[in-house]
Amino acid sequence: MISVNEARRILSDNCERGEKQTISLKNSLNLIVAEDIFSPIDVPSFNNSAMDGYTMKFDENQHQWQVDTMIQAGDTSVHKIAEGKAARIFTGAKMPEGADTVIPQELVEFDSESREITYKDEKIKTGSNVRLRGSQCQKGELILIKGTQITPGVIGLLASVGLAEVKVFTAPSVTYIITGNELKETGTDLQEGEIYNSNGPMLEALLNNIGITDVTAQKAGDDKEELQQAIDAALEQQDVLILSGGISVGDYDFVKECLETAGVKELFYKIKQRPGKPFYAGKKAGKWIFALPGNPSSGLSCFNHYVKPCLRHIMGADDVWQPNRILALTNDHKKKSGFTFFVKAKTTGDKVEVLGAQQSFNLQAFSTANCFVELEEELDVVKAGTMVKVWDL
Ligand SMILES: Nc1nc2c(c(=O)[nH]1)N[C@H]1C(S)=C(S)[C@@H](COP(=O)(O)OP(=O)(O)OC[C@H]3O[C@@H](n4cnc5c(N)ncnc54)[C@H](O)[C@@H]3O)O[C@H]1N2
Ligand code: MOO
Repeated sequence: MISVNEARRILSDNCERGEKQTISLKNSLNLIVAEDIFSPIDVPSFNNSAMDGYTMKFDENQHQWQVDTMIQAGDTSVHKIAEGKAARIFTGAKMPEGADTVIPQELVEFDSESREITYKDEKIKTGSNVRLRGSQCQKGELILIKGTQITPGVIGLLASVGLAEVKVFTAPSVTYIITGNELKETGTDLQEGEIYNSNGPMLEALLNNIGITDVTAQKAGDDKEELQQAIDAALEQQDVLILSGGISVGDYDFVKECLETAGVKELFYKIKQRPGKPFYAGKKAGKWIFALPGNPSSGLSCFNHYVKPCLRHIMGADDVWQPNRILALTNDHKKKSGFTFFVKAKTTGDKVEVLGAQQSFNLQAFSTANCFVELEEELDVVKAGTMVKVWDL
């Protein structure tokens, strides 16, 4: 059995960056940008109004203007404004030539007969409420650096400069195989002795969450031949294979044996940790194979602490083996020394609280948990106030 840190070292030593590809923006969420991105245009690409109101060449000694034009957003024609006159203008509409300022409509009085506006306030200065060409970014300017994770905001930014595609590190394709005769899908009735397959939907969500959407789900009963076929087929087709269950020592735990038969090279099996001791990692011809323990909390913990960092490194992320934060514990926690514990926890301000219901079959704590806390191997009682590693979920 190896330590948590040895497991991390072995995985990181065997992890290489994946390929790059250009994909459409709408499929890029959560992926990592593989090259610096420069804006192909000025944004905004024309001076425009930041308010619904009136525009003119502003003179602080003038208080009345006659309105002789109207300019709507999207109007591409060239409007010119005469000295001393104003135009009705709307948010996002192109500024007319000769105008430099917009007065919001709520600050003026409009006389519909004379079509004159009167403004007597002193808030407005020349240039107020005008969004200048290039004030977000200029053509050729660096707008996003390589290594940035694509958030909805990043997608907005790239779309705003007109990009429909982006070069990212390719997300691997994944097959996961859920093993166990006792498993039924949600929406069906259970007989005593059966349980719902919670690991499948959870794994799918864990993968989607890191930008992996090419995911194939398989199921295999506790039957060696059926499992072997599923493993062999997955290794033919996908980049990564994840198994759930069947990796412990029971008579029907065939995962390890079937992986050996499939020619997978074991990197390690079993880590000095709770939960998730019987976690397995291996490789075959550049493909990754991870076998998660069947207990749902154990599987989630192993995914979070080993599978996710590996996949994220392949997909271009840096510092994947570093905890998200180091925070003080709010409560004492007893543990067994000789094992690293990953406990379900919740951050509150700059502290972190270990939650109840830590058993590995029990998922209830995830209704409030937002992280795991890592409690080091050598510790037994961990006192409130101890600084601990926090791994976000
Ligand atoms: N004699 C020993 N028995 C066990 C040991 C041990 O060291 N000696 N380790 C225990 C630990 S720790 C774990 S974790 C489990 C891991 O077992 P497996 O990976 O072989 O998983 P299974 O036996 O198939 O299932 C374990 C548990 O999880 C439930 N399960 C499985 N798949 C799902 C799923 N998709 N959704 C929801 N729940 C699932 C399954 O019904 C079992 O209750 O081994 C211990 N035993
Ligand atoms: O380690 Mo198992 O994952 O304790 O239930």
